[in-house]
Amino acid sequence: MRGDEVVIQGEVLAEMRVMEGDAEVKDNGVSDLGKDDMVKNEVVENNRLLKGEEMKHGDAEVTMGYGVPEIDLSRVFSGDGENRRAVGKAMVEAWRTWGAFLVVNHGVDQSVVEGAREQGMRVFALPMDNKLQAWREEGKFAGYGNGAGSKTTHSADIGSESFRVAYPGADITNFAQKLWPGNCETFCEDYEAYIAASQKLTVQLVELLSEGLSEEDGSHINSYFREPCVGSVRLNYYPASATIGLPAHTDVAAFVLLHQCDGGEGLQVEKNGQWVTVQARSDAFVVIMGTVYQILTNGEYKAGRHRAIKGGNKDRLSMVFSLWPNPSLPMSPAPSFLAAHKQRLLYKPLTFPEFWDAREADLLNPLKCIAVDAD
Ligand SMILES: O=C(O)CCC(=O)C(=O)O
Ligand SMILES: [Fe+2]
Repeated sequence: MRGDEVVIQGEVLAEMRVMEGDAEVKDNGVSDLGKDDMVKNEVVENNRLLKGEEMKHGDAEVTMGYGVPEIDLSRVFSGDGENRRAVGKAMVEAWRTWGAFLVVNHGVDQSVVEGAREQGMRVFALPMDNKLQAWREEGKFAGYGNGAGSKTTHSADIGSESFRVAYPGADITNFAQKLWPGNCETFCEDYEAYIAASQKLTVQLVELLSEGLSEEDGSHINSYFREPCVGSVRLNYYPASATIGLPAHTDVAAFVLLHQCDGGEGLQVEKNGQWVTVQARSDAFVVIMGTVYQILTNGEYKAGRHRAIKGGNKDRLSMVFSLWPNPSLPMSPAPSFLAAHKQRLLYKPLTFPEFWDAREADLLNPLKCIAVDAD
């Protein structure tokens, strides 16, 4: 399986792998991993058993209705410190056990999400000639390209498409002008509103995660994400005709906020050697923890491994908002974290751009590229 599967950040992927057939989704929402991916001797968790049940994570109740733990943020906005800490601890526990969770009552206006989705669909509905005007050039980060985000030209073999821009910056206007020359205001307005709302939520999630850790570890991690936060927005479009999704990967980001609309699910998260389908829910975001947080906790808390399978007979759009750390700070865990866990440093303390370049050596295993004993 490894040979033809080369991964991403949600960004870089050299080659796509045909997912159909590989992803036999059982009716309990759990599918078998490929043979090489199988984690031996691990407990297989049956997602159906968890459905609708309440699990206790510290003091916060966590529902398991949609595949991964669901965390209700409404209590956070009440201003009560104890509530915040309970939610933060629930998030850290979901990160530790799943690497991903849903957030609901997150404060992002539904009309802002719907606006971004509509604009996203407009991008992919454009004639190919228009989309190619915004082509993502070789070695460049932003623009339109195949789902792989690779250097290869658009190919009939690669059924999914993507469009990505970095924030903050001029990327959005620049690329929107290429897509709709002289007529891109609506797109830019809706996207800027979506980015602003996602940034606000992201800052809150960083703080909550930190509150769920010890004070020293939390404030150490916070120092990487002082505003203004930076990152990217990636739109993935999977036409109903496509037989291809995104292969299993972890995201090279702090974490991502992923939105999939009702009825358009295709996202799966790996849990104990099984693939678990994350049910789509339009009023929720899926938070998927990325490799940066894994580095900042010295591998103690892992990035969520996930993939997208072909999801039914409808076109599917997913919106992925990635958070990156301050690009000038070398990434390493707090010394107190290493001492408390009696650990040696696992990853070289590189800045995010250095990590980005280093991972080119093995896109499938970005963290392997920066392992301290890798030399
Ligand atoms: O489409 C999805 O649900 C997953 C997308 C993803 O994992 C990515 O863009 O990194
Ligand atoms: Fe991803």
